[in-house]
Amino acid sequence: MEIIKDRFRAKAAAASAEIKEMLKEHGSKPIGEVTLAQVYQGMRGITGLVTETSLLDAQEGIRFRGYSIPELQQKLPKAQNGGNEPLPEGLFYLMLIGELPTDADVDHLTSVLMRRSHVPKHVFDTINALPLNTHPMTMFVTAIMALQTESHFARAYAKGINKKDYWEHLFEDAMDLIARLPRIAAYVYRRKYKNAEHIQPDGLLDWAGNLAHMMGYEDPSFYELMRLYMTIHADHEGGNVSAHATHLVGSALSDPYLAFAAGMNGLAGPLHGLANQEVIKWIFEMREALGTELPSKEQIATYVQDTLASGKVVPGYGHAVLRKTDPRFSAQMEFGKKHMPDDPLVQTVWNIYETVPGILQSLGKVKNPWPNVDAHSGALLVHYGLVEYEFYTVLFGVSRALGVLASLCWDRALGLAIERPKSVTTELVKDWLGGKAEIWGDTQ
Ligand SMILES: CC(=O)SCCNC(=O)CCNC(=O)[C@H](O)C(C)(C)COP(=O)(O)OP(=O)(O)OC[C@H]1O[C@@H](n2cnc3c(N)ncnc32)[C@H](O)[C@@H]1OP(=O)(O)O
Ligand SMILES: O=C([O-])CC(=O)C(=O)O
Repeated sequence: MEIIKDRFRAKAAAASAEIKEMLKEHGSKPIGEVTLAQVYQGMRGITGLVTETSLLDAQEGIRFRGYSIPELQQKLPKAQNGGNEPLPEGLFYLMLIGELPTDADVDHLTSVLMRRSHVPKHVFDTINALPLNTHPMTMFVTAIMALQTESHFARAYAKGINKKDYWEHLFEDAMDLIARLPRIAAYVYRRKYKNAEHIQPDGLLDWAGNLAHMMGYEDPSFYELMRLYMTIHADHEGGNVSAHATHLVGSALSDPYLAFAAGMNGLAGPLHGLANQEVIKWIFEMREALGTELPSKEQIATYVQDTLASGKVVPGYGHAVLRKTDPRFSAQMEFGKKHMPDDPLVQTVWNIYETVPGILQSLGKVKNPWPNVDAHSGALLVHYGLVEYEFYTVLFGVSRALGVLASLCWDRALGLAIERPKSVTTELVKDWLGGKAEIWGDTQ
C-alpha cells in the first residue's frame, strides 16, 4: 500500500466527520443571495461548490492549501540536481493531503508515478488512427478516453461496491492517470510534429522532467520551466470550466478517465485553456502584419485597437474572478527575467503588458484589464524551440490533472452528491416578474 493513500484516508475521514457535524449545526445557514443577472451571466459570483485543493482571491490570486505561488516556490521540494523550481509532485501531495511534503514524500511520489506510468499499446494505436491534422487537444482527449479501459473504478462499480469504498478505487485511477499523462502528451507531440520518432521515459527523472525529456528537449532550464509550468497551472479553485466539468461529470460516478476527458474538452475552449495558443498566434500575426520582431508600444496599441474593432477579445487578458495581474503571469515573468531577458518575443509580452490594460480599462466594460496566466506561457516555450503553439493547451492539461484529480478524490471521499442545480425558462422568469409564479426550487 502506498503511504500517500493511507495519509489521504486518514485526512479524508477526519474532514468528512467534521463536515457532517458542521452541516448538522449550520446546514440551513444562507450563504448569499442570487440575482437574476447572475443566473443569465455564467453564475458569476455565486458560491455553489466546495473544492478543497485551492482558493482564489480576486486581488491576490490563487493559494493552494493556503500557500501563494511565491511561497510554494520557496517551500516545495526541488529537483535534486540543483533545481530551483518546485516539483509538481509536491504540489499534488499538498493539494491531496493538505500539508507540505518533505523531500522524501516527493521522492516517494515520483517513484510511485514512474511505477504506474505504463501506457497500453491500444492507446498509442488510437492516437495513430487519427489524421495528422487533428488538433493536439483532440488527440489528447481521445487517448484519455482510450485509456478508460484501465479504470479500476469502472470495473469495481460493475462488480458492485459499497458507496464508502468508491474513493479507494477512484484514487487508483487518479494516480494511474496522472502517471500516464506525460507519456501520452509527449507521444501526441512527437507524432504530430516530430515524425513519430518517439522517446522512451527515463526512469531516473521526475514527472515534469520526464515530460520534457520524452518531448525531446534536453536543456536543463527547459526542465525547470516544465516544473514551474506544471506547478502553476495545476489548479484554480473549483468553478473554472475544466475543474467544474471534471467535478460535474465525476458526480455522476463517471470514472476519472471520463470525468477528466470532460474537463479537458472544456480546457480546449479559447476563453479558457486554449487562450495560451491564441496569445502566441495573435503575437505572431501582429509581428507579421507589422513586419518587425519587436513592435513598439505604439504599434501594439494600434494593433490592439484593430483586434477590438473587429469584435475579438485580446487573448490572455481579463478573468472571470481575478481583478489584478495573475500571480502565475508574474511567476513566468520572473522566470523570463532570469533565463531570457533579451528574447524579443518575451520582451513583446512585457510591452503588451504595459499597453493592453489601459486600453481595456478605457472600454469601461472589461472587469479585469490585467493579464492572466495564458498571456505569458507561450513566449517562454517558444524560446526553447517549442513553437508548435497548438500543443500548448496539452501541457496545460497535463498540469491541470493534478488539481482536478486531487479534487475528484476529495469529492468521492467526502461522498459529495450528484450535481444538479435548478434551471428556469425565460417564460417562467417573466411570469415571476409579473407576480404569476414562484421561481425558487426545492431547497430541502
Ligand atoms: C486559464 C484561463 O482560463 S484564464 C482566461 C483565458 N481566456 C482569455 O484570455 C480570453 C480573453 N478574455 C476573455 O474573453 C474574458 O476576460 C474571460 C472569458 C476570461 C472572462 O470573461 P467575463 O468574466 O465574462 O469577463 P467580463 O465580465 O470582464 O466581460 C465583460 C465584457 O468585457 C469583454 N472582455 C473581457 N475580457 C476581454 C478581453 N481580453 N478583450 C476584449 N474584451 C474583453 C467581454 O467579452 C464582455 O464583453 P460583452 O459585454 O460585449 O460581451
Ligand atoms: O479560474 C478560471 O476561471 C480560469 C483560470 O484562470 C484557470 O482555470 O486557471
